[in-house]
Amino acid sequence: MTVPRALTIAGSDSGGGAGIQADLKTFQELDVFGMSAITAVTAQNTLGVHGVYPMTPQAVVEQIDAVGQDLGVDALKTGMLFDAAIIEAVAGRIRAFGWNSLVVDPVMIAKGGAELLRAEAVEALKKHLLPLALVVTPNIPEAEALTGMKIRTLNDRREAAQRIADSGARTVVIKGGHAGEAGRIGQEPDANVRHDGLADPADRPVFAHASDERVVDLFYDGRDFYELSGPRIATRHTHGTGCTFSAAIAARLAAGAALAEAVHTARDFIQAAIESASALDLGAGHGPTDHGAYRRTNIILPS
Ligand SMILES: Nc1ncnc2c1ncn2[C@@H]1O[C@H](COP(=O)(O)OP(=O)(O)O)[C@@H](O)[C@H]1O
Ligand SMILES: Cc1ncc(COP(=O)(O)O)c(N)n1
Repeated sequence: MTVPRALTIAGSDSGGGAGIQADLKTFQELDVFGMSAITAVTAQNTLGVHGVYPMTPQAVVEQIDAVGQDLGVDALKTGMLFDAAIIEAVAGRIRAFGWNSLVVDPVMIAKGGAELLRAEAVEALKKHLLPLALVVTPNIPEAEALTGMKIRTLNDRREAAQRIADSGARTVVIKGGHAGEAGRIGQEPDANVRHDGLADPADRPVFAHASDERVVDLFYDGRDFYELSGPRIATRHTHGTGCTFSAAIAARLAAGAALAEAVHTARDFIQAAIESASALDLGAGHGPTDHGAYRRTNIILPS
């Protein structure tokens, strides 16, 4: 069997914790051959984004074509796309290559507040890219921007996930990292929600309902809701968590995993990376996570 191949179409983070750099590290850690098409160069560190230098749509297209025509792509993800012209160009190439295993991380605003997607490009994202996505992975503010609704409770999140699926994405993960910011989502699970859906070893910390101490990602497969959760780590080192999570999904898809399993592994991967980030303790601001942590604690990867 040839090595699984994954492509990331995203922005460069000079600080190494998010963007293309996080994606390639994650691909490598999951034994997937990583390739990239850079949409923008950012001058960035743990303190913030100091400069954004977008590529032309043509430069992005040429990178995608170079990879697609020669090396081949088993799965891909998009991250920072910056503007509507890049989004349209990227969507056009994904359609032309017929790539189906697409993870769309609808990156909009960096944790420090910098704009990584122009506000007017949200409509282009919905129109051109979401219909091509196997899964879209917004955080709570991004899900609010995609739906125009305020998300306070877990039920709001379920409604938002359904609305995002209605805009064309086949499945949706609304990540819970930001849930604490606008008041905790602390509702009891609804009786209609399945908590047993994904094949998981019994000892994994998943499907618990939200509480102050847990972070919950809501997965909607177009029919049922699943809650994947882990202990909420009290840390300032969460730079690049969304990039890393979506890259791990793409990596596992490239290796042939089913989507539910890929999402599940991605949650374990990011949990391990955040738990071990304080040992890295890099930078004076929001530090990167430890991309090597999952491999160190899971020596045998599923085939
Ligand atoms: N403090 C935390 N402890 C544990 N997991 C977290 C924490 N913050 C974020 N995560 C996880 O990291 C991933 C990214 O979450 P989130 O912060 O919501 O997205 P983004 O990085 O796109 O803003 C999700 O899987 C989420 O569960
Ligand atoms: C180039 C680039 N892409 C994406 C993010 C978002 O990072 P996060 O995953 O922490 O939201 C970032 N800060 N920089």
